[in-house]
Amino acid sequence: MISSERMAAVDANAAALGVPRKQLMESSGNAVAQEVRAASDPGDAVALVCGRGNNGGDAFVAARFLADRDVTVHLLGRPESIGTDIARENWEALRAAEVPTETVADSAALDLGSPAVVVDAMLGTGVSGALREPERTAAAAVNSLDATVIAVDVPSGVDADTGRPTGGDGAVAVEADRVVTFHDAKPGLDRLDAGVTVADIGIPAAAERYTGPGDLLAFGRDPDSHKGENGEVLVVGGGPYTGAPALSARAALRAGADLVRVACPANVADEVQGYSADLIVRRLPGERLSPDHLERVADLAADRDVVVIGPGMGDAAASVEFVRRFLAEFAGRAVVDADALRVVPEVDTDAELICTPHQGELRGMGGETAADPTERADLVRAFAAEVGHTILVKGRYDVIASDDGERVRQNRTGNPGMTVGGTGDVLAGTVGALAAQTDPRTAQTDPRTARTGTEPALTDPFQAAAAGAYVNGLAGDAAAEANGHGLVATDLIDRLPHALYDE
Ligand SMILES: NC(=O)C1=CN([C@@H]2O[C@H](COP(=O)(O)OP(=O)(O)OC[C@H]3O[C@@H](n4cnc5c(N)ncnc54)[C@H](O)[C@@H]3O)[C@@H](O)[C@H]2O)[C@H](O)CC1
Ligand SMILES: [K+]
Repeated sequence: MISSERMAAVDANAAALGVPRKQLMESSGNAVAQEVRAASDPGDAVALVCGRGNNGGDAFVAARFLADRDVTVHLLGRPESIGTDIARENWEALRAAEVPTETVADSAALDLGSPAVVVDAMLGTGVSGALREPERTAAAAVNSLDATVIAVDVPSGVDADTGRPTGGDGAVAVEADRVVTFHDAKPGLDRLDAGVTVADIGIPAAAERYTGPGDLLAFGRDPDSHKGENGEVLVVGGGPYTGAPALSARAALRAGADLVRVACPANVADEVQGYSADLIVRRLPGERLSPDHLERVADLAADRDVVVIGPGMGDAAASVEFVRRFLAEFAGRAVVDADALRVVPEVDTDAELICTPHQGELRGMGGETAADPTERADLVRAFAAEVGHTILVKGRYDVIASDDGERVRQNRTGNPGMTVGGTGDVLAGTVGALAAQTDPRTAQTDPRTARTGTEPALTDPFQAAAAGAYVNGLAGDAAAEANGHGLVATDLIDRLPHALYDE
């Protein structure tokens, strides 16, 4: 089972692995052709009703495979309005091959004849909102035919995640007899009374197992976002160390947070502020974090999207006690790193934590690790389910597991030069910034559920951790390009924006 959003990410990861979408489209189209063949006889009339996106592109490919059927391809719209290169190239190949095609400008002119099979390739996962013309009239025309209706990927006008019409209950959508969907089942298709074929289209398992550019799609900068919608982060740390909280805070800014505050003991506050004028430093009396700071830090944390707790705090008993009691009361979202990690397994909290241990810290938390990445992935997902929080274990391959242990992903970016001190602080700040972003879909009215964007939801913590590991490693790789293994943690910070947005 895979969501549309995850499918788009996997698609992009496949392309980055060297399996381009046009190749996937060829496999998609071939799978559709096989389904048409199974539902018809040589010489039967087959009408392929095609939209202007890649869903239509799949059917252009299918038509090419169906040489022994009497096919007619109906394009809803002008050829120059075909929206993607790979669909257009497949349309042009049909034209060059003199496969019968019709271009339908006005839906009233759509004449499908009386085919044995109709292929519904108007809209797939690119649909948004209720069907507009000409797809709307075309869908009604398809439904009125006495023909086997085979939908490409998802029946047009149906939301693949919910199985409900994208225009709301009762809205027009194609009623398919069969659906050929790609790579993995879609949650909403089970609700339909259509038969479903899940076609393997050659997407490598690595596109799901490892992070890739697709994992950043959820963090694209929302063009009309306002200050604060891209997240406010509070870094709580420092004491024996001054660099760590500043590295985390500066990384959070570079990874897209709008405002970053640092709550740190007074004795290091000036030095932390000295690292960057972009930081807002809130000093806590004394030289170490301690339970005396609980009320002040709880106040500072209350209106922030994410707290990053631990960088440079050291392991003084009072500081560890502070973390234990802070987390016991905290009900928001926090990235937990460094010496704060050890309290997580024992503290009962309503907070949504993203823990970022290296393998030694994982063992210190009571988790297990293994040299083999796949074995490590299984151990980490079991531990994440046990503690009930997202876990990102740093290593040659970082392993990220969701808080229910259901999802696990590995990150391959990064290099041995990153064992230098401070890169973990940069990672914690990067994850904090991504975890503080609002999910662009919920920030406005969602056409599929018509839910108004009241309190926009924060992005998925597992996704934020996976994307954070990926981006931090990319920045580390860019730093290694420039400085070899002499790279230092500050080299990563200014490379984070490029890693996030210029992939
Ligand atoms: N890995 C894979 O799963 C692959 C999937 N493939 C196919 O690609 C489509 C998704 O293609 P995309 O171009 O993103 O979008 P669509 O073709 O589904 O639709 C976009 C098209 O439709 C118009 N549109 C959007 N909403 C509406 C509406 N409510 N009414 C009318 N028209 C609408 C929009 O303007 C665009 O023109 C996926 O489903 C698979 O079939 C690839 O083949 C490769 C691998
Ligand atoms: K479709």
